[in-house]
Amino acid sequence: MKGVSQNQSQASSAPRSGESIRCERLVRYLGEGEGRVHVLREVSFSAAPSTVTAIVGPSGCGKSTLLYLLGLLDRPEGGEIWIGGKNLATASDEQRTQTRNEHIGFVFQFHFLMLEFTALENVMIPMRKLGRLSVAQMTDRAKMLLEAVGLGAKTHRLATHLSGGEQQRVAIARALANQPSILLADEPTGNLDVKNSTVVFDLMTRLAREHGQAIVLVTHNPDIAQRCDLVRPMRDGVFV
Ligand SMILES: Nc1ncnc2c1ncn2[C@@H]1O[C@H](COP(=O)(O)OP(=O)(O)OP(=O)(O)O)[C@@H](O)[C@H]1O
Repeated sequence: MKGVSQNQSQASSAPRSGESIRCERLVRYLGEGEGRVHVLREVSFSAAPSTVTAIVGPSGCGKSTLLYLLGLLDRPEGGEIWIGGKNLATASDEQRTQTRNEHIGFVFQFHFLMLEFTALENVMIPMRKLGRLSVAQMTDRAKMLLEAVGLGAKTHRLATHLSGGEQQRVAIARALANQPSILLADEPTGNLDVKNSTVVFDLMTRLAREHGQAIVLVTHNPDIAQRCDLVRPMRDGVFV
């Protein structure tokens, strides 16, 4: 019986054409015992190519938790996550890692660059992980991406010797390294001043739009949210 209802629900919620990612009825609890919190309450969501969606809402409503599930960095207790024709919510760790490396780019509030590596080496990391290109191809692509984010002159600069805005631009180039179909960003401009926020947001959306990526970003910044194509407000673990 259980198998039948699972098959039926998979057939009904498989991604429709024109969607890069779709999730259905995601449920997530966090914490243990008395501290256990029902963070996501049957959240459904989808994002289309070349579309920038902002997820907004009060602190603690579940935005980052949802982004982590969409990015296959965490597993839900219930629901489905469809990317590239597969339901990844219940897939094996290997399949989830493969899909993450192939389809998903991340930009976080903190850049998480390897500070002792150059800008070029940082951008090459995801390509090395995927293992599909030669060193020469990876180098060319990393140079092209750094050029695109305005850092063509600083490809060999150590990440630690770049400014905060420059480090975030390297992080964007790194996120786009494997041409992901989905770019997930958690407060990508949260550590930057107004000028650099605008530069980084414009850059991220322009590059992603040029390559048809779906961008899903979590932000508390109303100016950034207002400039997205869609704004999805969340409250208490659901979209409102
Ligand atoms: N490991 C954990 N154990 C228990 N509760 C947790 C854990 N991690 C997060 N939470 C709780 O889950 C809820 C959702 O957290 P989440 O980080 O998704 O919120 P958010 O909307 O992104 O908040 P913010 O805007 O402040 O970043 C919060 O109430 C948080 O306290």
